[in-house]
Amino acid sequence: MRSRTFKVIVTGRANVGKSTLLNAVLGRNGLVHTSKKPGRTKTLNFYRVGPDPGYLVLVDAPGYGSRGRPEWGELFDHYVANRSVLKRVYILFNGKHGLNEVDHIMLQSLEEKCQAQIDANPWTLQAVITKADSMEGDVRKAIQDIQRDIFETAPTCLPGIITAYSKRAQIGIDDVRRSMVEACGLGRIEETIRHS
Ligand SMILES: Nc1nc2c(ncn2[C@@H]2O[C@H](COP(=O)(O)OP(=O)(O)OP(=O)(O)O)[C@@H](O)[C@H]2O)c(=O)[nH]1
Ligand SMILES: [Mg+2]
Repeated sequence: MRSRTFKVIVTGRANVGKSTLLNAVLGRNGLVHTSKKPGRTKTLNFYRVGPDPGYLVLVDAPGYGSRGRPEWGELFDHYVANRSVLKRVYILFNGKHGLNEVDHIMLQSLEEKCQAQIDANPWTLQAVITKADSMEGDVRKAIQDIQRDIFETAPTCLPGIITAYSKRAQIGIDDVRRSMVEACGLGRIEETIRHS
């Protein structure tokens, strides 16, 4: 019997699309509350996947940055530093806006935490570029620029998975599911995530 439950955390600026992505990954619209107004998610919320007690827990974090909730940082630091079951942190960036100053600070700080834990509790850092459907102009170049920015700020961060989840387009959701399963070494629960 599997004795451990694995966790992945989704973080990023307020309004970047964290809760929307988790809804999409879980295949359940409305399970995770989303909002047009930044600051909708106010605490860490946990979503268990798989038969009891659950193999994988998806954690939706409050957004950071302007009009987000700065005070959640401490809670998050504690969480990342103390849970041996943490397997991957997803940091989301809005494809239309790219990385701002706070994004750079957060990404750099997560990279440092990730490196500091590499021997004790190894977890990986994965970028996600959201709202690809709302990008305009030379999208390919804009994505390349964001990927370069991510790499230059955090060389060990896995390159951004491109996602969109709106009426207009749904992109990259399966890639995120696969990535979560792979991060935790749980090959057989992919179907569980899809149907939970
Ligand atoms: N066009 C488009 N809109 C999106 C996408 N993902 C999220 N949104 C919209 O962006 C807004 C914010 O989405 P949320 O998922 O609530 O964002 P969040 O990061 O959880 O926000 P906080 O909890 O406030 O930090 C909502 O109006 C979503 O419908 C996307 O891929 N494309
Ligand atoms: Mg949210």
